[in-house]
Amino acid sequence: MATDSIDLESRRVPGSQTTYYIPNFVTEEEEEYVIRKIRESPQQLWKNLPNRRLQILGGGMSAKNILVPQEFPPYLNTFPDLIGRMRETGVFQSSPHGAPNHVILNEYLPGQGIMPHEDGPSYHPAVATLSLGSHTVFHYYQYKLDEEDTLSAPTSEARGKSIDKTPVLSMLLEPRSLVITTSSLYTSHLHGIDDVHEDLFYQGDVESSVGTKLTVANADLLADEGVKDVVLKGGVLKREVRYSLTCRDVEKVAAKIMLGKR
Ligand SMILES: O=C(O)CCC(=O)C(=O)O
Ligand SMILES: [Fe+2]
Repeated sequence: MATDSIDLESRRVPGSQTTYYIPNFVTEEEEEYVIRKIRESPQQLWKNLPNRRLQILGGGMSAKNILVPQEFPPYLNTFPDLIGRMRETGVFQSSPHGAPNHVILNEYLPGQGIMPHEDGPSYHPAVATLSLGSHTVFHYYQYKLDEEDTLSAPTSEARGKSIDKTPVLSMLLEPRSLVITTSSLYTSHLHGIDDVHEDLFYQGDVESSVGTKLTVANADLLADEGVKDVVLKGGVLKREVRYSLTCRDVEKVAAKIMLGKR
């Protein structure tokens, strides 16, 4: 897809100031290729967590939030050059290096998700998430001042605060789509994915795991007519194995150590 021709404003998610949804950011062939490369990657790159597994690409973070850089796998910056394509969207223009330099690759099996959490201050000013292999439903949550109707907050920065269990914004992320967030929705809210095997839709709403119905904020921006039909008329979408690539530009980067003789 020629991303330099993207009119971002037309992709803005209703109800958000600066969240953009770009369906078909990669083609089906590119999706299949990247998934194959991910599956062929060395087993030791995976970190197993109770409800998903992940790879950290582009280097590790030091305790002081400094990126200790490492080479990206070629699918990120050579072919199909996902990072270059994200640069072309223009949303990283004001970020420190003009393009993401750090990526978290998550793998979710059907029935797996991620509890509401914050990613921390390094995720500024833009975060781009590419979904591959499956749709998912992504929720943004806010903290609550009173103690009613809350979820427990699992992360250390959130401990002691309670979370409003009704999301402030919910989006259906189609496979191959890119979602870009440049606002406080990412930095001062929490985000999460319910650990379900399928998602239930009712005339533009999605049922959350606590039984409430939530508007699918990006329903009009969906590209797959079949999916859009299910969301708008009602029905079920079964989750498949999903890979997500959460990409960001870390401001502070340690100097590369030069090995070998001069
Ligand atoms: O899979 C996703 O889209 C979200 C991943 C996420 O929130 C994270 O890795 O911190
Ligand atoms: Fe996150």
